[in-house]
Amino acid sequence: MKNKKVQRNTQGELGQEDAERPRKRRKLEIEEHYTEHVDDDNDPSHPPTPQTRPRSPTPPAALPIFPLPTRPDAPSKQTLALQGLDKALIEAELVDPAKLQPFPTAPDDDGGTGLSERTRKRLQELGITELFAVQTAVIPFLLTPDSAKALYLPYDPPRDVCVSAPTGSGKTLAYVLPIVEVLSVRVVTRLRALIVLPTRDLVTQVRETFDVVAKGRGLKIATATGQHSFAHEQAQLLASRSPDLQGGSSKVDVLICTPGRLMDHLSGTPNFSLQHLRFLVIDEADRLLAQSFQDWLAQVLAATRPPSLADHTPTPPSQDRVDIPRADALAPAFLHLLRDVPQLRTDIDQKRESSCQKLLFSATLTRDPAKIAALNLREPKYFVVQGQRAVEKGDGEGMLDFVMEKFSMPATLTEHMFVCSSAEKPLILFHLVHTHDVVNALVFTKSAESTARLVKLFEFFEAALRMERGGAPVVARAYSSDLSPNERKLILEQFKNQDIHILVCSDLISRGIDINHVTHVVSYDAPVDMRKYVHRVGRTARAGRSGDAWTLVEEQEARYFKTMLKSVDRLDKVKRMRVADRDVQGLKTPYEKALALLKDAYARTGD
Ligand SMILES: Nc1ncnc2c1ncn2[C@@H]1O[C@H](COP(=O)(O)OP(=O)(O)OP(=O)(O)O)[C@@H](O)[C@H]1O
Repeated sequence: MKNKKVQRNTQGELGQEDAERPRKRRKLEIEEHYTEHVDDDNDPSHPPTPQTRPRSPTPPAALPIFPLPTRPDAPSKQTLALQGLDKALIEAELVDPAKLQPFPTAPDDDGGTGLSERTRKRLQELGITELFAVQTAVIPFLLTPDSAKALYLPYDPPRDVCVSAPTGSGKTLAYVLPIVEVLSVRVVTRLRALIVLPTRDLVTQVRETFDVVAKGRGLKIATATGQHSFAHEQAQLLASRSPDLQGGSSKVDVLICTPGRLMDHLSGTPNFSLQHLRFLVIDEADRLLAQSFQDWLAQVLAATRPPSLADHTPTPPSQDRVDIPRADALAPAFLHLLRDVPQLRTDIDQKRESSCQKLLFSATLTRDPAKIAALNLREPKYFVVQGQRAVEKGDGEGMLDFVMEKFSMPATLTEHMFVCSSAEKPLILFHLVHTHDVVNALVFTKSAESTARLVKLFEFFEAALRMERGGAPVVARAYSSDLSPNERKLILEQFKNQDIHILVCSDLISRGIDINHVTHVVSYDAPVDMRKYVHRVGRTARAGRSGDAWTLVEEQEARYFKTMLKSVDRLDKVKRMRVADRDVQGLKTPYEKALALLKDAYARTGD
């Protein structure tokens, strides 16, 4: 072999020229050098030099040749997106939003729904002749086989259920119907269904649904929102305040509440017990899971679970009290707490679990693994009603859309955006209202202050326009958190009866509120995130009706708004529109009058 030595300086470092040569080439040369010395070492006339490595007795003839490293295939977008997610979520059942299931006409045929003839009759009386997509999936899951309808399932506890379905798709009936069906067989009244909602308005609305569906079934339904005094609510909820009731006491079968008031009763109402719960519904789940006050979720979940005997401190027997065990008062999973009864354990004892089934619902259900873990779900089953795009693309892509929070929207919704300056917004709104003859619209603003100002301007404008043209004015009212619950209720009723045509509001009612006839949703101030957008626009196009959503986007917000829509593949669905100056020309005179009056009004109040 040709001697080719690596050039080193006196310190044994590589020379400048070598240092600049490509590293791979240098490595080859060093290997040659090493081989050369090994050869030399075989010559007894050459003593081993310090550079040589210790020799192996039989030097390998040649290094094995390994294939050159290749770049592994990059994981697919889908694999990456699904990494770290809950297995149950990945195995979610995708439901086609177009699926409808008519009720069979024969009285003894439930069409596989698990709904009794009585319930089906009641639904028909209410004008409901078919189940919507979300209901076709969730109701049979909760009600079949017949054994699933038991009030207690301590040895075969039910699986928890998470549902993601678009706004207005009928999620409320998807849980109200099974609850009414299962609870109707009860003999003793116990608190067996707890429905938690984020706002009072939603509590009232869900109560109305329970009242109409459960009519004649003998179920007692109550609400707790803090609208009445605490003592009043306690009197509504408790049958007895006796301190001996290990199984709690309840005057109601179903309680619909906000989390704040629920916490008050858990901590301050004696005998308020969740041990008999068969259903715990968390509606608008992502919003409620984001509320952490008093750690409400952890406390509610703990109250549904039987404590272990080790954690339980029995009440010491008192002299003047005779403890009579009340086996019927304790839920099966809590029987080990029975006072003064010796715990006899046998080998065939089976563990008893809480029969409480958690049901989570939202149009924008969280995919956050940490939030899901906090729910301590039991074998959760996910149902995802995903838009047409997902159904066309197949399960994998549909799942990907769900995981990437590409929320599904009602198919009957039309969306538009108007890019304009801040000063142009009121006139564009008035122009849209008048050219489209809008009489049933919700207008969303960013604050109560902004709402009040816009409503005033609207009133001045309508008055000025009527002076000019005559005719009946369009009536706009504010709906904000400044109003009392009774005022809010009255305004909602007037809006439902179309005595008020336009309700200007903040995001207070963007979630869940179900007003059938809303034909337009206007985001006067653009929503700050996609979840807000989904819930706002979801106040229209409900239950298969058509609806329009208009978003006024200020020029400096346009880029952000478009990026937001693009990130969820929604940009192509939202048509961009412009209102030209000539379009609003005819409204300018009354508008200027209204502006002047508004200025005067605010100058007088000093705002
Ligand atoms: N099977 C059905 N047939 C006819 N109408 C129905 C049916 N199911 C629900 N509806 C009606 O559809 C409307 C929307 O239902 P619901 O309020 O439950 O929607 P949602 O999915 O909870 O929406 P959101 O996410 O906005 O709260 C209600 O007026 C309800 O009465």
